[in-house]
Amino acid sequence: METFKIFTVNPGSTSTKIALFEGGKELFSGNVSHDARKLAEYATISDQFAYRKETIDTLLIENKISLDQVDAFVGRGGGLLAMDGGTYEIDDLVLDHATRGANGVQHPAMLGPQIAYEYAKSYHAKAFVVNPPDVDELQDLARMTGIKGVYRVIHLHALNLKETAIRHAASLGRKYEDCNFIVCHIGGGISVSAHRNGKMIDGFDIVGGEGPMAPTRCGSISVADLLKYAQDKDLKDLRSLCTKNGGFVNHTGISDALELTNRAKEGDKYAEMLWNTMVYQITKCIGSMAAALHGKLDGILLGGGMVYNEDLVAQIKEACEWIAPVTAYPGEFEMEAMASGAVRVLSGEEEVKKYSGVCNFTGFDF
Ligand SMILES: Nc1ncnc2c1ncn2[C@@H]1O[C@H](COP(=O)(O)OP(=O)(O)O)[C@@H](O)[C@H]1O
Ligand SMILES: CCCC(=O)OP(=O)(O)O
Repeated sequence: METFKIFTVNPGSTSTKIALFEGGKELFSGNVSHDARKLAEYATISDQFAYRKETIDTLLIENKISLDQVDAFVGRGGGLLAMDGGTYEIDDLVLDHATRGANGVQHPAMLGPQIAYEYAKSYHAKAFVVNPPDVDELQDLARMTGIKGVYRVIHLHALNLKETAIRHAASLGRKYEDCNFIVCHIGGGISVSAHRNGKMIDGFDIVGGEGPMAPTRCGSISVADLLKYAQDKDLKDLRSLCTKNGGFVNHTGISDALELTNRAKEGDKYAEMLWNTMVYQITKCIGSMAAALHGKLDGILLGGGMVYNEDLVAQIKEACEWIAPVTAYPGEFEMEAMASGAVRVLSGEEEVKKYSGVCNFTGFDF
């Protein structure tokens, strides 16, 4: 079997992760932490391109890593219009939409395709995005709202959610397309999603204020309460409650969940209440996804950094294991997921997709 060499780039809010794989094995990985003050010098996320790429180049030189013979460069996507899951070729349209954030969401992941494309040009290799946060496979029933013309769209950790589901299905000796799962990513932002036969048919828009409260996100709130709260507030500040400054940050100023749990352990009742509320809201969201799947599911899968916390897993098991078996996958498979997505198309196992530049859902005809 042919072995492919794949370089993956995952730009996050405070760091850029890179990894080089060959034949499915990780040859090198690195994580460059960025000074928040340095990033704040740039007016837009895309303005950070040259700085972030330079830090990757430096890391590669320091570690004597050559990118010669790389078959494909993969970047975590972002800024793209709603699309089905899969591996997409990075062409001029993907590049343009990722650079300007065509979907109106500014997230560091949008630098992924920009950096991958630049390397691919230099090394005459292929460039891909795999299951970017813009993957939206909602079933029709999940689209309609009680306001005419307002439809639900979602953004969540599609890359890790789908990879976790693919791996768990394999552990059961089955294919993702033949299983139903509820898959959660529990990190700085929290995704809870329902997967039916390989499609993410429902979930919560975690950049739009849906879902559970998270370390950096406010989660779902009554519209009336929000309108009252918003009376003397700036729209931009309100938006950032959905993505950056809500949740633990809003209550305590800290986004690090580990620090919050340490405070709770030391007897801080406010920290304990926030933690328990977050877990309670996650379990309620899991319950609603169980109903979306009519209770027919093969497992509840938990990923993300907070899943290292055994109490969190125990609390979710206690509340939800009556629905289906709960399996914890602490951390994430994002780098591996990007490499696997590229290998699937390079080996011909899966067809590479072309980004249409048009939302995969544009409304109903009635
Ligand atoms: N043992 C732990 N208990 C509670 N939180 C933890 C633990 N280990 C890591 N975390 C938290 O996980 C979060 C990071 O999760 P991660 O999935 O890496 O985030 P992101 O999705 O934002 O990249 C941080 O808030 C960190 O404090
Ligand atoms: C845009 C959805 C992905 C996301 O929110 O990632 P982070 O939690 O890592 O910011």
